[in-house]
Amino acid sequence: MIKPLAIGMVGYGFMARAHTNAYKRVNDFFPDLAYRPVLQAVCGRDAEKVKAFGDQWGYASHETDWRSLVCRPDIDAVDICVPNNLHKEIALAAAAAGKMILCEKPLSITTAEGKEMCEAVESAGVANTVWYNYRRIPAITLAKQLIDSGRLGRIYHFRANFLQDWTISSDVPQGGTATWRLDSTAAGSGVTGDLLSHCIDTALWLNGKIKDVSAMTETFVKERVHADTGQVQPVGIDDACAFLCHFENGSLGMFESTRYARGHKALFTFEINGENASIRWDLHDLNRLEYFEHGKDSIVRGWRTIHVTEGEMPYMNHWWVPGLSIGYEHSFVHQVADFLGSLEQGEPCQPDFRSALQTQAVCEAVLQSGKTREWVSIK
Ligand SMILES: NC(=O)C1=CN([C@@H]2O[C@H](COP(=O)(O)OP(=O)(O)OC[C@H]3O[C@@H](n4cnc5c(N)ncnc54)[C@H](OP(=O)(O)O)[C@@H]3O)[C@@H](O)[C@H]2O)C=CC1
Ligand SMILES: O=C1CO[C@H](CO)[C@@H](O)[C@@H]1O
Repeated sequence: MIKPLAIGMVGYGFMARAHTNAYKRVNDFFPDLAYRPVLQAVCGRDAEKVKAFGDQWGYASHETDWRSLVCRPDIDAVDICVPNNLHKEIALAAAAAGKMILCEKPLSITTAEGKEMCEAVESAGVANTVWYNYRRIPAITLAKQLIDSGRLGRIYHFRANFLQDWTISSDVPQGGTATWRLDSTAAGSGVTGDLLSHCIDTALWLNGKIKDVSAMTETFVKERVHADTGQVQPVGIDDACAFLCHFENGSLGMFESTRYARGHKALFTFEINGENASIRWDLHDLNRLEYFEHGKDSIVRGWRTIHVTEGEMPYMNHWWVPGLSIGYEHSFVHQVADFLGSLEQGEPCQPDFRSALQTQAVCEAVLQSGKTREWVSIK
C-alpha cells in the first residue's frame, strides 16, 4: 500500500510552483515509490492570492500564517519556499513540531543560523533536504558518475559561472514581494547566496571540499528605492562576485556570478579539467554533456557531445524513449523522487541540511573575503 505524505507548502511563488508540479508528477513517472505526496495545505500572507494558488494547483486548504501550518497534525512535511531570511525560523518551528523539512536554498543567511537548523533537525530526528536541484539534472548526475569512476583522473581545474542581467537598471527597487532578492535583510546576500550557492553545491558534490577562497565582490548600483518604504536606501547585496579557491584534492577553482551580464538570463556553466579528460556543461543545453578524452587516438580525439537521453543514463528510464529531452522542471521531480526513496530506505536525502551547511560556509567565506580582500579558510 502506498503511504500518503501530506505536504505543507510555505510560499506560492516560483519555487512553490516548481515543487508542486514535482509532487503532482512524481508517482506517475516513478511508480515504484512507497510514498505519495498529498497537497494538504499552502501558506502565504496574501489570503486571496494563496487561495487562488491553492485552488489552481489542487491544495486541500490554505493558511496565512506559517506558524499555524507547521503545527497542523495533518501535515507530515513542510516545504519552505519563501525568502531566505525566513528559512531558519520556519525550519526550527517545523523541526520542533516533528515535521520533515524540504528547504529551499540557500539553507540560511549565515553559517551560525545554518548550524542551528542542522542541530534542530538532527535532535528532532526529522528527514530533511535542501533544494540544490541542479544536481539532479541527468547530465550533472552523469558527470558525477564519470568523475567517481576515475575517468578524468586527477582533477586540476573546476570553473563555474552563473550569469544574469535582470538588475542592471537602477530603477529596479529593492525589497517588496517581487524584488526581495535585492534587499539584504530578506536575501542575506546577492549573487553569492542566490546563484553562486548552486555552483558551489555542484562543485562540492563533484569535486570535494573547498579549503580556502579569495573573492572580489561589487555593488554597482549603490542606492535603490525600497519597495516597502518608498525611501532611497543603500544597497547591501553583492551585484557581482568572482572568487578563486583551493579544493582539498589539490585542484584550483574559479567561480563568477553577476546580475549585470547583459544578454544572459540564467547562464549556469561549469568545466572540469582532469589529467585524462575534461567535462563541460551548460544549463542552456542541459541534456548534453561535452566530453574530451585524451586517451583516444589523436586523429579522432576531440570534444564530443554526450546526449544524456539514453535509458541507462541517470533518471532517463523514467521518461520518454531514447533521444527525447527533458527540462529544468524534471530536476525537481527527481529530487522529490529521491526524497521519497530515501524515506523508504531510512537514508538521508542529499544534500541534507548538514551537507548544505558546507555550501553556506563557503558562501560566508566568499563574502568575508570580498570585504577584507584576504584569503579566507573554510572552517
Ligand atoms: N532551487 C532553485 O533553483 C531556486 C530556489 N529559489 C529559492 O526559493 C525561495 C523562494 O524563492 P521564490 O519562489 O523565487 O520566491 P517568490 O518571491 O516567487 O515567492 C515567495 C513566496 O513567499 C511568500 N512569503 C513571503 N513572506 C512570507 C511569510 N512571512 N509567510 C508566508 N509566506 C511568505 C510570498 O507570498 P506572500 O507575499 O503572500 O506572503 C510568496 O508566495 C528562496 O529561498 C530562493 O532562494 C528560488 C528560485 C530557484
Ligand atoms: O537557480 C536559480 C535561478 O535564478 C533565480 C533568481 O533569478 C535563483 O533564485 C535560483 O536559485
